[in-house]
Amino acid sequence: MEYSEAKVIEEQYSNDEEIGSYMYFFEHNNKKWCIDATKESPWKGRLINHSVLRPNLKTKVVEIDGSHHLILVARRQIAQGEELLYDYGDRSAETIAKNPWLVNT
Ligand SMILES: C[S@@+](CC[C@H](N)C(=O)[O-])C[C@H]1O[C@@H](n2cnc3c(N)ncnc32)[C@H](O)[C@@H]1O
Repeated sequence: MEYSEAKVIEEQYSNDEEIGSYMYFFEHNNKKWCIDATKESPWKGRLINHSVLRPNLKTKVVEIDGSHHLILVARRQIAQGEELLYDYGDRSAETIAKNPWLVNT
């Protein structure tokens, strides 16, 4: 979804302590976008945790048939049974204050 729409929804989520951070913000072609994976779905990507210190995946935007998609790519060889982790990327002071694990895991 577009950034402006996502920021409104993010604000609504922030009023509910039961809702975690399942929104991923990214840029593509100089425009800001967001994937909101908050609602339960069959997509497994929404279950992957964050790490800035030891991520083994990274996000990448790919164009398929004229539309863009966010995919996760291995940064290195990943052993069977190893937890998949990527950097959620959010470094805003407000988000870090609520989710200190963004900078220390
Ligand atoms: C996209 S979900 C990841 C899947 C989630 N752990 C689950 O079981 O549904 C993001 C949420 O997982 C938790 N999370 C992800 N990475 C974390 C980390 N490194 N340390 C603590 N909590 C984390 C936070 O509650 C965050 O809001």
